[in-house]
Amino acid sequence: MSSAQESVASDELSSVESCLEHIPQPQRSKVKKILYGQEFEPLALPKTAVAIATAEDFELAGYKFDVPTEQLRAPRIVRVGAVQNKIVVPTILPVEEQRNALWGRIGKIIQTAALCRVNILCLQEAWTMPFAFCTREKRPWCEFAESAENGPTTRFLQTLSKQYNMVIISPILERDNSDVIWNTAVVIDNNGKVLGKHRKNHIPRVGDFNESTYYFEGNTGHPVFETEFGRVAINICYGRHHPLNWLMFGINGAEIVFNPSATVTGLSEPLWGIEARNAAIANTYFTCAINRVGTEIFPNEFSSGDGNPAHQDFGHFYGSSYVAAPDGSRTPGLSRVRDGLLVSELDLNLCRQVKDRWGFQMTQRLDLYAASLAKVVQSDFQPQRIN
Ligand SMILES: NC(=O)NCCC(=O)O
Repeated sequence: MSSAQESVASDELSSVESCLEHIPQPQRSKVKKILYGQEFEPLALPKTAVAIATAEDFELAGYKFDVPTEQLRAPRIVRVGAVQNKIVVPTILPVEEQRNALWGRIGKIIQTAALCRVNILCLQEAWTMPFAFCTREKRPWCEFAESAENGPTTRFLQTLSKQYNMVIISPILERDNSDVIWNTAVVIDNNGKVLGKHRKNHIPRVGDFNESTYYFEGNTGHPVFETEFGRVAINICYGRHHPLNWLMFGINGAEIVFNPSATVTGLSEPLWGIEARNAAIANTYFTCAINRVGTEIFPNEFSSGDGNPAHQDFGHFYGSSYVAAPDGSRTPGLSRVRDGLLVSELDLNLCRQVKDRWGFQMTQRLDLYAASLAKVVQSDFQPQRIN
């Protein structure tokens, strides 16, 4: 890390969860139960995995969601891995060097996930590169874009997914056969096969998130991927502010929706703990919110169009990745400043148990909203207001 990156990072609060440790017992346990919805016992993780995390300097945390057993259905236990990481080398180095350094780092983290018996793992948004869209420069950042089906990153992960019997979700910058660029999550199954891809539906136009300079809104709908370990979908970053985006993945049968993100302090942190958690509740599935971590510094200054001086960094990506369950409980978050692997053990049976209990799907009145929305998109639409 450069000294400039270090000085920015050292001012940051390392984690919200560590502050809770200052609360005396027995209040601390009660506060955690209220905040998280259940008191999580840490998941016992193998010493070999802990040793790699220590040697490689990343946080390794594991939690098990408490789910009642049923009489007629066997539990459907799945281990989900969420990875947050900093870029490894400065953004001024050649593209290939930056990407190779990230492959090396993520390879170690995936090896650790395998030791922790992770079945489905998701990486952060555009994980093979710095989040350079703030710069509005095309070179060299567009060079990070690659084929979703047979680009070098997909090939790299196909080997690992097969070796570790793990489904891997790989959010990358995609270049299609016509040289159109997309923000895409590639789903690689546990046999190393590309099961499919999803392109980011909602492209931000806020702050320094100048992504619309590089790619369009996605054209892949709301696919749900049937894997050996459960039905998964991906709602990429800014899509988490759009409840209908979450809804459609649920309607298509998702049991776990991943939200690989890149978002910064000062913009979205008050929303972070709410949105993916609320989506889990409203749609009766598990959600896994993953954010980048660290401060990325770019070679050239850029301005934010807000009258403030030009600068070379995007601000601090605050990590804090977590998993939320359909009953509203959630794991503690990972660090705000360190790389991390969060391992969560879930029983997918919880989705149906919560549907039976709360009945949100039964009561949701899709017919009512479909009829209203069909009117809303007409040019002669009049809002239903009564004076
Ligand atoms: N990557 C991305 O879409 N970020 C937008 C900002 C946010 O959604 O917090």
